[in-house]
Amino acid sequence: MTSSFGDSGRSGPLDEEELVDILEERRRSSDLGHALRTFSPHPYKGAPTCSAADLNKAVLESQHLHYITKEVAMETGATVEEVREEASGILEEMSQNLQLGFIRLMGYPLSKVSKKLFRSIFVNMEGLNRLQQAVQENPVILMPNHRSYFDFLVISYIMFTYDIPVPVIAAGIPLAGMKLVGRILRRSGAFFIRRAIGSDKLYWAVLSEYVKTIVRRGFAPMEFYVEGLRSRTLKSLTPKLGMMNMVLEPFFKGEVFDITLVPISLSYDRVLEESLLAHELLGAPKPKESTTGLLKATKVLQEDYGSMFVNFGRPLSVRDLCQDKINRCQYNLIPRDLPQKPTAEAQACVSWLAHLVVRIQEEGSVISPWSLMASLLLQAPTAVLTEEGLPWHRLTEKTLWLRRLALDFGARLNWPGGVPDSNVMQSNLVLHRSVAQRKTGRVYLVREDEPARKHLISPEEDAHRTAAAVLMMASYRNQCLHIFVRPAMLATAIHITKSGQKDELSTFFCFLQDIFSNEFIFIPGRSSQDFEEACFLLKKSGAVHISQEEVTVLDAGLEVLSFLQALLQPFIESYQVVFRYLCENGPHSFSEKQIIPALRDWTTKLILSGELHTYEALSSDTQKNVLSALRRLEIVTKSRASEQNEFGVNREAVKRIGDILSGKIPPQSLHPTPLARL
Ligand SMILES: CCCCCCCCCCCCCCCC(=O)SCCNC(=O)CCNC(=O)[C@H](O)C(C)(C)COP(=O)(O)OP(=O)(O)OC[C@H]1O[C@@H](n2cnc3c(N)ncnc32)[C@H](O)[C@@H]1OP(=O)(O)O
Ligand SMILES: O=C(CO)COP(=O)(O)O
Repeated sequence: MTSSFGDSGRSGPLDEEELVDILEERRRSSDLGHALRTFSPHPYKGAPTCSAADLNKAVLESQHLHYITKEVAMETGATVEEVREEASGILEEMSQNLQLGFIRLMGYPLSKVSKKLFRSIFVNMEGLNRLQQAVQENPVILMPNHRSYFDFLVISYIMFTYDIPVPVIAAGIPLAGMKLVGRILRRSGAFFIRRAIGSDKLYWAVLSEYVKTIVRRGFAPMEFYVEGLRSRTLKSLTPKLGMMNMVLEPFFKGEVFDITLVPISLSYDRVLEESLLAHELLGAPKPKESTTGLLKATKVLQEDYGSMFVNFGRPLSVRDLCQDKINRCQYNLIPRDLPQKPTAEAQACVSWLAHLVVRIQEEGSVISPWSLMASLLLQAPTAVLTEEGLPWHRLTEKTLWLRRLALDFGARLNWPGGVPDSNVMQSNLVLHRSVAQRKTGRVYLVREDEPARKHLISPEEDAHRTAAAVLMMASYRNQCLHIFVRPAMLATAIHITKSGQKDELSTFFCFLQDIFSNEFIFIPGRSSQDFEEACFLLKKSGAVHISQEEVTVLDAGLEVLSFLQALLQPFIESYQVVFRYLCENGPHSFSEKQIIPALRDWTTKLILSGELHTYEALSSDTQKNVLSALRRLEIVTKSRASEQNEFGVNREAVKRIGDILSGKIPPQSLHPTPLARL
């Protein structure tokens, strides 16, 4: 039962893959039969099953925990017994209790819900076969991107359907607090971790021993979301390294021969939480995870969410990848059970691997026609935000042009063949009618329903309604951003520096990469390859001619360059807004809690005064990324004198970065100390 891709043909590489719609079978046969099916996975060789109690016992009795328990007892003045009890309590709160019966219990409603929500759920069979093989050979870590609460449900569902051992999954602790549901999730394989662990030594020790024991024993694949939360922007998030460190340690210490990482890319035509996530970016609090909330959310069942794609990436051998990245002999010098602070080399290796996985997730994701349309609609804000609208024929023409470019750049595009292109676009527009609509041959951005008492809305609220619509649209544009970001940075470098010298462009490219490395995913240490890739793609698209030392813009390439540059523009403008705030209006020191609302108010004022047209600058995600970048560059630093998490700003350095970004001064004139790496 291959997908309609094979039958009807698609534009792009997807037509060469065997994608199976797992819902097709579910629409033909009994869901109860599926839930009760014989489940006969082939587990990791020699790994005996491990009950929750055995696992917890092994953790509590580990040398590592004994050692930390004594240390904590000494540091806090508590008795060892008291600390052990505390550790036992942490384990109780944390531990999973995976039982097949509960997977079956979840399987039945999940079949029903999936069919209601999605037209199809496509899975790449080749990837699944490779995974099936991999789980028999080494401990496997499943690493999906995180876009929706549906992510973890669908992965376990697929594993169950295809006789692959069901994973244990690292889940944020708030899910455990959901009445009844928390317990079911625990029995379906979730183990619960606190969000901000901070400096709680005992907690770190219990968690890391728990994770390492799962990896060492290999009785089930382990799944975790390296991005740490659902991306509110649908753009990949900079990976978190805590869990990654823990899963890799058994390999670094030679406790297992190898570990297999499996990047998984989940792509949604339409994301269930699209509107909520956009509002969160504007400061709305995240709805608390609760069973009542879940029941209320059943209204999503009335909507059409199109199709989703689950791409199981090629299994990565940590042993192969780390061969010349880390010297494991250093671990022989200290007994394995003793806690060791990871060396700089180990940290760099972990970070490199985590970034690599996220890049592979990006490459495996499927791009919808809507993502291309959204990219173009956002580049015509004055039309789509006003009564003018963007003529449909113009959008069609440009989308087809962009389709060629995306395919040239290697996108995995889901563009159905055998159907007129305008029908494909029209059906995408209908799917996203809550974001954009076509009226009298023109396309407009849709703002949420006007409240009944429109006159009572403040101008600020009104601006935020527009911003919510823009951010929703931007999130779909973001789904294809990874395809374009490198050439877009080169196009921006050409535009800002007005130079054709390859070395100058390369310097500016690296500057952009440094500024934006919390915004987009760049694998550490690959700047020059990224620059070369950008050159190659621009050349391939016919936008530039490249010689040994020069990059020459071709007349035929102006459309490509201006599209790419406009793609990056909202980010550049949003960064400049934060820079300006910090230099002109911001306090000398601040906490993140204070600064984000203050920035939002200030940005709203700029929009209302007509000084700023970039609604995307209101996104708290971007604002936080700017602050993280400035922290990384040591331009914003923790204030020593003040409470924890109070930051001070070096305004001069912020101004200098802003000036470089606008082309007023070249990157070379940056202050050498914090920015020497530029
Ligand atoms: C058939 C049907 C089937 C259906 C079946 C259904 C199945 C249904 C299952 C449900 C399943 C749900 C699944 C939900 C999915 C999520 O809930 S996603 C959210 C939860 N998951 C994650 O967050 C994983 C990724 N996160 C991480 O790796 C994070 O690093 C951690 C481990 C959570 C920690 O986060 P954090 O406290 O923010 O810490 P982090 O920023 O990493 O580091 C903070 C500091 O601690 C330091 N540190 C790091 N490691 C250590 C250490 N070992 N010791 C001491 N200090 C350390 C760091 O150096 C850092 O220091 P600074 O640089 O700040 O000075
Ligand atoms: O708790 C999560 C479960 O998916 C992820 O965190 P967020 O809800 O913050 O995205």
